[in-house]
Amino acid sequence: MDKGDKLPLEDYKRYGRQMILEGFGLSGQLKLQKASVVVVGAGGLGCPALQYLAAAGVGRLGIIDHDVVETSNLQRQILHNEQTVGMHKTESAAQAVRKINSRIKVDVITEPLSSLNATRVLQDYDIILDCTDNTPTRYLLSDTAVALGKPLVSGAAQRFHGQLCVYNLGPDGLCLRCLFPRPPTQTGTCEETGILGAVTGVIGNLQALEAIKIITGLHEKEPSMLIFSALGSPPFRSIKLGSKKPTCPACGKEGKKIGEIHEFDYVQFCGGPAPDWETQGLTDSEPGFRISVKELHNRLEGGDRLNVIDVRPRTEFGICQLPGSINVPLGELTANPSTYLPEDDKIETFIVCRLGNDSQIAAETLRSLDKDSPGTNKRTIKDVIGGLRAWSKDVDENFPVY
Ligand SMILES: Nc1ncnc2c1ncn2[C@@H]1O[C@H](COP(=O)(O)OP(=O)(O)OP(=O)(O)O)[C@@H](O)[C@H]1O
Ligand SMILES: [Zn+2]
Repeated sequence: MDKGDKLPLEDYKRYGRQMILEGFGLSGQLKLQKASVVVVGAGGLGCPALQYLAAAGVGRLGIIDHDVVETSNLQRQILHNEQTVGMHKTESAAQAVRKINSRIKVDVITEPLSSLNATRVLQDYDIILDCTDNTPTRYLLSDTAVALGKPLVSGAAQRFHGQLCVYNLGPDGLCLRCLFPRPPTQTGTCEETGILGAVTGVIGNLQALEAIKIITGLHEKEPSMLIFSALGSPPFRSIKLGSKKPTCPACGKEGKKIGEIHEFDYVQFCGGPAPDWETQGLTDSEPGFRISVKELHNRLEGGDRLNVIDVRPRTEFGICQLPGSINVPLGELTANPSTYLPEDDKIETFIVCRLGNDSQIAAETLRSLDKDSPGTNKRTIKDVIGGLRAWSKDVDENFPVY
């Protein structure tokens, strides 16, 4: 800090509460003002992170997201509101951030971050926040942070749990590939597994806090992973991670160069995208193993005796259910499948879940019982394509979507 460095007069009042903290001072506030942070993902983590970064007076914020605000986002993505449903998340978040602090610079980048644009888009910022929800983007961000030599504050949240890690901080800081050279198996999205909004709030706030510590020089620089479980006792645990691995394919001696990032197929590396039945146009019954919601509806209307099993968790079944369906959560069904087939093997069984994924596992498990017992009549066991989400779209628009 130069001796003559000063803040505008009103900022002493505005930021005074943090400036009087030991180790922060005027120099801390000036560092924040000169700093730039880019937040990738303006969702559950990005919203609280942006909120605190803006309020603390970080001079320049970049907001990257390609998605639009949906009603189902409002439960946790707290910069968005009922009026901004349908608007790009970047615009909606920027609007809210400018209301909090009109004097900081806000860049709106409404495009998906990919290996083609990552270095160009991220190179202008001092610190990168990973507030996304998918593994390919996580590896892309880690590799790019290494190539650009920038710290990456990575957050993740699902159900009641969250995780926080600072990668590539200082010359010894490790990267995501040091910890996980291969991507972990997919654990499902928040849409599939559920998320408590306040849990993303905890992790997003901590991401902002880590960034502020790095900028102001308050960070201890010892790599660790923080694990949060809202139902745990105690709820926070911290694991020391050590320093970076010399053999790491990204940050080690033979590390990735920017040119290689452009060439790398992150989606393929992480096992490719989850199948999306809608985009594949698979909305009608496949002979044999599957049934469309419309056909199931016709069968139910026709008064046939059917065995409709809903494999969602009990809590979800309590929210809404198809008439006449019984609830057998997936874990219970796969643990003891024979219990759930009707004695009369002419009664057809249809399995439904929320989005049409778990029902396929359940149907396959039940069908394998028949395979294992040759000589019995083959039962009809089908999964319902697209699950209850498709039911509310194609059969009953008054059926709840959650
Ligand atoms: N490669 C990417 N480029 C830009 N934004 C991304 C990228 N990957 C993920 N995101 C954004 O990160 C955010 C993650 O937030 P979150 O998981 O809370 O939201 P969501 O995807 O809206 O949730 P839901 O699971 O309910 O659909 C999303 O807004 C998503 O669009
Ligand atoms: Zn590494």
